Amino acid sequence: MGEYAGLGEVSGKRVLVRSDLNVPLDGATITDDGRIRASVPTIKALADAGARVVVTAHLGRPKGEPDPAYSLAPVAARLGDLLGQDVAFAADTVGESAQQTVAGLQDGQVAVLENVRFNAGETSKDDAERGAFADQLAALADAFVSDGFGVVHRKQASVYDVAQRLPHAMGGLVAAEVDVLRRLTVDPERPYVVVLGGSKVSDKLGVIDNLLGKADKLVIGGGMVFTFLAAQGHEVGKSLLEADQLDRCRDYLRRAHDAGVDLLLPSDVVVDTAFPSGDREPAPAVVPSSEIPADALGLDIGPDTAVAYAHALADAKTVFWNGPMGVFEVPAFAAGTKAVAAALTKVNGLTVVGGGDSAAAVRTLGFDEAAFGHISTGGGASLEYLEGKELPGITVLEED
Ligand SMILES: Nc1ncnc2c1ncn2[C@@H]1O[C@H](COP(=O)(O)OP(=O)(O)O)[C@@H](O)[C@H]1O
Ligand SMILES: O=C(OP(=O)(O)O)[C@H](O)COP(=O)(O)O
Repeated sequence: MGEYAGLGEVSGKRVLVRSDLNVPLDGATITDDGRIRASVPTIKALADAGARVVVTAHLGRPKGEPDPAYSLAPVAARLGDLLGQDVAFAADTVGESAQQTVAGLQDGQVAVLENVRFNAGETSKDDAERGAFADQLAALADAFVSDGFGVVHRKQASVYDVAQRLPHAMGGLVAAEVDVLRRLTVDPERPYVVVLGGSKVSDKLGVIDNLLGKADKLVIGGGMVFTFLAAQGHEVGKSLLEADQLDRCRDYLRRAHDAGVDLLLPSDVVVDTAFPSGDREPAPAVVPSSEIPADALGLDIGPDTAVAYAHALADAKTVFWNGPMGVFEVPAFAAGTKAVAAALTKVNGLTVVGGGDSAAAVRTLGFDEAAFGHISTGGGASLEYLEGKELPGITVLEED
């Protein structure tokens, strides 16, 4: 039948594929299936080559035990639609259901295991605990393909430890992502602008350390804004705040100034008195970022800031953008993200958008994907790659 990248003949073999199927959901409805679509070619290539494909993936950040809100069942169903073939779904990750589902696979068939993060061993910091879980995962397969680019920066059992236990190969998606990102690390055309937003604040504050030495401008939006504003001594009300990162932000502001790197923060923000929920109509108000009321929280960059950020991007030759500028899922707080996305489409150079939610934002706000140079499936993973950090999920593939 067929071979797959470095694994040799896979026909008749059980091949465990780590995909990143972490898609945004509204209840059980998938609001953007970009990551599932991106995962299809590798899964299809293996199935077409006659492998018995066992897909493992996570959804969200459940607490190491089953939580129906984070079930991969709707994702498995969508994968089946996109593949145009039945996809079996195991109700657990390594237990009886998984074992029976895998045992029932014929050559060319595909199964999805329940959310790998329903198992405490997956994300454990303890090598032995992670290893014991990886042993159980590895027992379900004869070979491993690492194709979840969005998680290659995580030293987790299904990304890292399992590769040490099975013959392994890099999947086509990971290889393609690394190919594009390499172009941003090797002598990027300047000005090189990095735009950072989103809600994974502590992860992303960490990457600024290295980016200060690489980018010409850093443009800050999303939830990260408020730790910087607080570091400058401003009131941030009920906004997202990482109180233990204030010194770090002060240090970044000082270093950016000394190095002549433009570190742009919003001059105005859109606030509300509560985080948006289905229970009430949003009541957005624009305030100067130095005057956020104590009972309010920042949910988007303001209109003046949106203009300033578009201006900052106008002459860029290379742009990497990760993280929405605001809570774009709610129209009242989507304007900043829309403005930055629109500015990126006008850049005369290489533009890369990275991250599950950033990519979803571009698509759900109605932009044509072709207007961007590359839309990456990984935000944190791309950022760590651009920083020059070692990505455990990639380096482990280079080991025997
Ligand atoms: N000011 C803010 N406060 C809280 N959440 C925010 C804010 N701005 C953006 N977000 C949220 O950040 C989320 C995306 O963050 P993140 O996961 O870090 O991005 P990505 O998946 O692109 O890497 C979105 O769901 C968005 O609603
Ligand atoms: O959504 C993801 O990353 P991203 O938000 O950095 O793009 C990946 O699925 C990784 O998820 P994690 O950040 O919970 O490990």
